[in-house]
Amino acid sequence: MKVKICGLKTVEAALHAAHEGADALGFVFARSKRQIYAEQAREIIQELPEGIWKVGVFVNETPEKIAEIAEIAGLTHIQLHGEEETSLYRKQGKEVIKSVSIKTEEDIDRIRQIEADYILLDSPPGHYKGGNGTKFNWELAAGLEVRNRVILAGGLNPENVKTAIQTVHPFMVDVSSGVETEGEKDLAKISVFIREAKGTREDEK
Ligand SMILES: O=C(O)c1ccccc1N[C@@H]1O[C@H](COP(=O)(O)O)[C@@H](O)[C@H]1O
Repeated sequence: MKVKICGLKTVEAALHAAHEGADALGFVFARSKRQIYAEQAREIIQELPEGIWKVGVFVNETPEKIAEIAEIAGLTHIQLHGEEETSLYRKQGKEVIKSVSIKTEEDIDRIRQIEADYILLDSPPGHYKGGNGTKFNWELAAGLEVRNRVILAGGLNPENVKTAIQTVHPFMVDVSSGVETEGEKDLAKISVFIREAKGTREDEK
């Protein structure tokens, strides 16, 4: 199972996640308590190993601004977490992850029309567009046939990630709030989350 740890703001937490086996790290450039700026992200990203995905999280940002931030920070992937028309963002030579809020069966049907390299399933927006720590009904996504492109997010934590994986069978799991304590990334929780996700046997249930 691939793992993305999102909302990183320090070199220490990012390096810890990378050393523990994370496959992708996320940097939030949208309105959020986890928002950072391009130069801050660059300071972190330049310390990271080559192969790990460096994902920029954006909400309704213009393609031009995203291209500028991606260049400064050294991003490898773009995560669109608003109401973006994905075709406008797919010309930048970076893989695009598009988030979809899941509330009903119809939201699952919509996924088939989305042009993106990966589809990120999240709960409906709360105070912010994402990163609110709330889960959706995973059973809605249990029958998805595009699982090799699905990233599961929304309210995951070290205690529930195993059940989440065994229900949805995604390509990757993504967590932010669930590996924090008092609003800061918790290194011990990051370690346990990665260990649980990577140690899960999908056919065990
Ligand atoms: O993490 C944020 O602050 C954030 C802000 C705006 C858009 C997306 C954001 N994060 C993404 O939200 C999901 C779920 O996070 P959580 O585990 O429920 O806290 C995840 O994909 C983050 O990448």
